[in-house]
Amino acid sequence: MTGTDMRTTAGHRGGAEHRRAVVIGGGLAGATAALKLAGAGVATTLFEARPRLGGLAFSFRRDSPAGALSVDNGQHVHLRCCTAYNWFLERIGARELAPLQRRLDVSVLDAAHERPRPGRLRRAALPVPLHLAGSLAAYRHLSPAERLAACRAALALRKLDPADPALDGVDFATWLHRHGQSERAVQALWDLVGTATLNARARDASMGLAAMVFKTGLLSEPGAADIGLSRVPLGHLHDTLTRAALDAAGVRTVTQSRARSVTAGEKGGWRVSVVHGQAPPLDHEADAVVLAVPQREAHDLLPDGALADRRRLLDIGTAPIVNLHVIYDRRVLRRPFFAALGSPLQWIFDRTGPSGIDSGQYLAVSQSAAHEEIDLPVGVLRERCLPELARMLPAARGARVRDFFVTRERTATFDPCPGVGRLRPGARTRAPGVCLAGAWTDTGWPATMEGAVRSGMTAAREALAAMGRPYDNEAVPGTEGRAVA
Ligand SMILES: Cc1cc2nc3c(=O)[nH]c(=O)nc-3n(C[C@H](O)[C@H](O)[C@H](O)COP(=O)(O)OP(=O)(O)OC[C@H]3O[C@@H](n4cnc5c(N)ncnc54)[C@H](O)[C@@H]3O)c2cc1C
Repeated sequence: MTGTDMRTTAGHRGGAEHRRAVVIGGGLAGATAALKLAGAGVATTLFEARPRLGGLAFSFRRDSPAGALSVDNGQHVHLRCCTAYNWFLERIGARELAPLQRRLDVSVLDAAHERPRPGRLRRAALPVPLHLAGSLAAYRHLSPAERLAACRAALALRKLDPADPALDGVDFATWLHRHGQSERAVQALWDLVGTATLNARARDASMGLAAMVFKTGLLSEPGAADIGLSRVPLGHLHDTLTRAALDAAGVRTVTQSRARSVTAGEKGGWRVSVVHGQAPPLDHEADAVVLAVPQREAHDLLPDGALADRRRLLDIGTAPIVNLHVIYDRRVLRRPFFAALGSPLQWIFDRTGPSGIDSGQYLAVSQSAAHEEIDLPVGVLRERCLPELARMLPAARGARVRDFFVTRERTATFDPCPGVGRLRPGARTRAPGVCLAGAWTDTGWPATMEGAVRSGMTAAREALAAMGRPYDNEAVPGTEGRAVA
């Protein structure tokens, strides 16, 4: 490999039977697959097209009028029930860098009133479903009748099987209305949580995915929805520490290297053609290949015949997320985050600590399902955002804005629309040893870090099975995955 700007790290340790695997894509799915394959003694090489690892969950530096900033491309929240992602954090030595709340506690500000009204969703130390009953009973953004109806709907939802194909064809809003939810309850409760976790409003989301989120997050165990946030820039977790863990595991990590084809090798196995910068492509032989790239790239890379109809991958759509970043010259928000109702703004996070600024306050406003905002000019988004923040946060009224900028992720997640479930392939393909990973594959989860890590585990398990190798079975509850041929 002669690429001038290529970065490569640690060499192979070699497996007992000299099995070789190539992982394509250095997001969370690919990094997980590589860690698992190397952990099972397979000589593993990971190719990533970009100069960094982390895929969709990354940070970058910005020279701002407020100083040099570390900026996360989007706010990445995880929950206690994200057992696979929590395993990943542990595996890269970062558990304490992305801590979980002791108990779910979310402030919800209703900005539809002249004086915005506070409310709160938090859990008590009681068994499910009583852990949320008290909070729901006191949730002032719903009428008493709406609160009662919400409890009934939650109990009905708890009985559903998210994997039931019939649920995939229904949209969440229809199900909610059928279960007595008013438009107000959809907005003030179900969409409040659902839009941020599914990246779609209830009317546009598959009921199967919604059932997965609410059943697992709110109705499985008392602490399931306790929220975790990184204290450091995402790049520190998903690039720096992940790369160090891969090095320590003996994975050969090669960035700025784009795979352009996977074809049958001469001596069996697979040949992966990789372009490193401007250098001519090089071929890499492997017994197993994990494609941990987005669905469109997977469609282009899969060997012929690997899926019954690989064009179906192109029917899996994408959905955008926009983040608005505001740096004030003073502190305007005392909580780590809050959610807004009756406002064009959705979730607002204090990211001062991870950003590295030493004065003022850095707020990031996370806008999910941002189809309407994705192409709006910065000036329009600024005009929309700053007066809203001033309305909701009295201290912002007298504060000076030192910087305002926007990050846009057009293909942030797969589109979780009704019917998407039948399009998502499992890890195993018809090409022996060629496996798929990525948050968009059939994990049962919406596009999340949890889904990405689970998919990487499942793909590694399938790749190892194809090589006749045992799986390094570190127990991660609920990560059996659904490998579909
Ligand atoms: C703004 C935003 C906010 C989000 N918020 C949350 C959140 O709060 N909580 C949560 O859990 N999830 C959140 N997500 C979703 C989460 O980030 C993703 O689901 C997850 O990171 C996807 O990981 P992945 O490994 O499946 O795919 P990706 O991250 O897309 O990784 C694929 C990798 O493959 C590489 N690649 C592509 N083609 C090639 C090729 N030919 N050769 C080599 N490499 C290639 C890409 O460069 C990329 O690094 C958010 C996403 C965004 C964008």
